[in-house]
Amino acid sequence: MAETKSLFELGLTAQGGRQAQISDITVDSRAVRPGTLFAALPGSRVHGANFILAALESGAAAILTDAEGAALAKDALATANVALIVAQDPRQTLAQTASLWFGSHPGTVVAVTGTNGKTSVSTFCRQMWELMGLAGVNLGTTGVEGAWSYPLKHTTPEPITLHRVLAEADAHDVTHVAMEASSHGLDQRRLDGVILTAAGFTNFSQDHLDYHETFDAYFDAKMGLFARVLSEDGIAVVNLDDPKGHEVSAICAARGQEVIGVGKASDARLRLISQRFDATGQDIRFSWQGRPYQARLDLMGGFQAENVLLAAGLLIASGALPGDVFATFPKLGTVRGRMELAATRENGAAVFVDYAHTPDAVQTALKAMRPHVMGRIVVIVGAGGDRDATKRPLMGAAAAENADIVIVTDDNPRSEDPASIRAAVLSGAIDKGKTVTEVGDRAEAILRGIDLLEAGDALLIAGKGHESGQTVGDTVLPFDDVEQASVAVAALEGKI
Ligand SMILES: CC(=O)N[C@H]1[C@@H](OP(=O)(O)OP(=O)(O)OC[C@H]2O[C@@H](n3ccc(=O)[nH]c3=O)[C@H](O)[C@@H]2O)O[C@H](CO)[C@@H](O)[C@@H]1O[C@H](C)C(=O)N[C@@H](C)C(=O)N[C@H](CCC(=O)O)C(=O)O
Ligand SMILES: Nc1ncnc2c1ncn2[C@@H]1O[C@H](COP(=O)(O)OP(=O)(O)OP(=O)(O)O)[C@@H](O)[C@H]1O
Ligand SMILES: N[C@H](CCC[C@H](N)C(=O)O)C(=O)O
Ligand SMILES: [Mg+2]
Repeated sequence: MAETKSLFELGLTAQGGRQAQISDITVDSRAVRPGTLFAALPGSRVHGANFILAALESGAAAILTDAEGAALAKDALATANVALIVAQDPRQTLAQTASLWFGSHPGTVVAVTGTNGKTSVSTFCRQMWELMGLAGVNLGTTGVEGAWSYPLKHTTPEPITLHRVLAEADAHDVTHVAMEASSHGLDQRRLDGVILTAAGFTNFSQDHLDYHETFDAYFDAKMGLFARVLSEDGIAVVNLDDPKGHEVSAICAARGQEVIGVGKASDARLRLISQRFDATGQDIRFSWQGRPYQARLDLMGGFQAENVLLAAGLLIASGALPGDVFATFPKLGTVRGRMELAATRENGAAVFVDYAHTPDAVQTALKAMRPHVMGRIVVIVGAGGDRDATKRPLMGAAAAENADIVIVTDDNPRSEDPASIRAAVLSGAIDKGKTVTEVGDRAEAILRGIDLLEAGDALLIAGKGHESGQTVGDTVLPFDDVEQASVAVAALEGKI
């Protein structure tokens, strides 16, 4: 990366044609140094323009904002010797600027959106590339993983981090990237500067209504991936089995994008014909453009087959040979924290950890376990604080409707009172004819859940998947569901 870039090189035009050499870009006034371009963005709490004066005092060389921001900071800007760029959609402009600032990104980038399954699909894409001898990474909730790894705080990082990470991946010779497009990320234009080869849609159900407020706004945010980010010559890979699948495919077709339909639907080009489940995974029969194939998947849960096929569709859309892609299926491994076998009791009863944190995911995960389990299903469920509160009773209901025994516990309470979150989950779980208990302490809930297991039973610990901490207030306490499960099994079997 060059030390400085001109506004012209960054694709920006300042008012009055004023020029500036930029040495860095940031959205946070506190990170401004002499020569920095400060993007003063409209925020959910405050307009970034309130910090323009502070940015100028720290030596900002240019300000990117919207008309509202320019009006808000009129006085500070009037006397400043600074380049002012006023954009209609400053978040989108920032995304494109970040892309030009960092320069290169790996040649093949695919993105996947949907309420559930983004991490799973992008991880399967990366596993398939690696098995085909290509340097691939997945980028999302679990950080950057694969040929090069890097931790991330967000599922879809803000554009400056995103493009820095993509440029570093490129510098580490990564050629293929599968990234998650969260609805927050799409709404805030975080990935608008990424050139995508293909984009995928998994499914649509309730989550994040605290942020988007309505289902329509949430759906529209997700559709930004196809309607705005993926270009007309990109390929859309769409799960047609979701009730929204055909609507998504119509949106893509209207933009002239080629659509690869995936699923059990009769019009799917990559079609799941049948599945046979056993204790360690499943065999699937599927077809590509009418030609049938059969493969072994050492993965639990019918929905994982849908995720695998969606990932395969994204690879085919990016130019891989279908036969090469399908040959990787038997070698695919569990995605961390997604239907992951965490421990097994001496009587054979299995304990799974799964990241189900929406009503639909709780239902899907429990329903998916049934054909693998001959005995009872016990579930441990809770909900996170400072997140969509309306999903809590629905998660409780989904647990009670699809398991035999329900234990309601804490997830990440964050700033909220854990007891009132549990009460909301419990309110949906009771009166469904199932045994429902409340155990606030998550480690104790896991111990008690495992203690209940008899031969043929299984336990699902839902909600935290790969997470390695529990956020209580501002503190993150070390906590790992997989680890707790094996500790509890060892304690109960008298091994520790
Ligand atoms: C709700 C949300 O998404 N907020 C994002 C948003 O911040 P905001 O609009 O709330 O910021 P604000 O506090 O109102 O401030 C406005 C602006 O003033 C700036 N500021 C503020 C203070 C100051 O002193 N100086 C200054 O310059 C801020 O940097 C910001 O640009 O814009 C910021 C900059 O782009 C983001 O970092 C921030 O993400 C926050 C940290 C966040 O936690 N987001 C989560 C909810 C999120 O995005 N999650 C998704 C979904 C995960 C999933 O699917 O489950 C993800 O992709 O991870
Ligand atoms: N195709 C699917 N359909 C329905 N539920 C699914 C599907 N794939 C995964 N799930 C459920 O959703 C949970 C989360 O999966 P995953 O982490 O892949 O989703 P995500 O979209 O990345 O979630 P996040 O919004 O947190 O990034 C899984 O643990 C599983 O319970
Ligand atoms: N990325 C998701 C993860 C939720 C996981 C769950 N454990 C919780 O804390 O709610 C979110 O922030 O909504
Ligand atoms: Mg994810």
